Amino acid sequence: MQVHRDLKKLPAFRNAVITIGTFDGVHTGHQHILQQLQEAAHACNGETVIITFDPHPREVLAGDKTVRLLTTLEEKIELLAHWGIHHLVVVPFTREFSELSATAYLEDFLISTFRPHTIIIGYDHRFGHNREGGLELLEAEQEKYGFRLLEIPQQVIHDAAVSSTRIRKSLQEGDVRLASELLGYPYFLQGKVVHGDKMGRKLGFPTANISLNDYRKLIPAQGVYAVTVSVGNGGALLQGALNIGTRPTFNGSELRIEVFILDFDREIYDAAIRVDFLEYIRSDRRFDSVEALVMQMKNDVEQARAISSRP
Ligand SMILES: Cc1cc2nc3c(=O)[nH]c(=O)nc-3n(C[C@H](O)[C@H](O)[C@H](O)COP(=O)(O)O)c2cc1C
Ligand SMILES: Nc1ncnc2c1ncn2[C@@H]1O[C@H](COP(=O)(O)OP(=O)(O)O)[C@@H](O)[C@H]1O
Repeated sequence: MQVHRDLKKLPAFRNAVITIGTFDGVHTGHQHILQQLQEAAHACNGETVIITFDPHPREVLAGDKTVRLLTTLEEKIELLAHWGIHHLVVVPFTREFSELSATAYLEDFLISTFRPHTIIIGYDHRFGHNREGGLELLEAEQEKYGFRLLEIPQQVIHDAAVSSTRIRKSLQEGDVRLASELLGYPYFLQGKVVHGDKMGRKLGFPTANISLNDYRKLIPAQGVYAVTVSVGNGGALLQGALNIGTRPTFNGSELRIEVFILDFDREIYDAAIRVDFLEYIRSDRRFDSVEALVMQMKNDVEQARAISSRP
């Protein structure tokens, strides 16, 4: 997949089959669009082109520093590349860009830049200033510019639409199983191993503290989870018991993400680490004694082992 970040340096696309969106999470609904994109490109011997925006429009428009994302741009690139897409065009999203009227966006940006053979969009796609443009405008302009228009209906799982918002909500509630189902893969976090308070080893459970690579990434609900872990680039898949919480037993206040890696004994400070969420085990709580916490952690570890050993 070629990634283009400069609109002035785009190649001439052959029969561009395009779609537009933020694609946060590259979830099963998005994956359905990607499939349609490939089928349409195949039929006209064209190239698949995804147009996305960075930063996330809400971050720019609402000045919203609390926007939490399912995927960073780098993660999105990696996920999309797996789908065999030819071109990803990353449009720098600015306030000025957001103020283009729907017609200007369509004619002066989309059509003049990409000369699309086919435009594929989700049923609820909106564009242009104040989201004033949609399917109706594309339909009205179709003949004039000679592109084909394909509308993707709502993908339905469990009788509710797959959406990035629904996935965010499920993660915020700790339901990582539902999130996996909607995403089509387990939700993951990536970061670097940093120093903690050096208490873990004393408890018999050294825990790698994770500092996230991107503060915008959504952190699932506080609690204990079964995860798989990989350390370093392309490291083997390990089993882990992960805690997201403030360590109330030790009167902590700051949110920490830490993982005990099963059957593992290595110093990995500063290493890159990735955790994939398999299942929620329990909520995070205050224990009356360190012994009680350690007993519970032993139990958590065995549960994590059982969960990640399932075929
Ligand atoms: C699987 C697991 C479950 C945990 N559950 C709790 C908990 O319920 N309450 C709590 O106060 N701390 C919990 N912790 C955090 C421990 O208190 C923490 O690992 C310990 O304080 C070591 O921290 P350190 O790595 O900064 O030294 C848990 C940690 C792990 C790995
Ligand atoms: N099984 C393991 N799981 C997690 N980290 C481990 C493990 N074995 C060794 N380590 C190392 O020990 C460190 C965690 O020990 P800990 O005493 O909790 O210190 P800290 O408070 O700095 O996290 C990890 O960062 C890692 O380098």
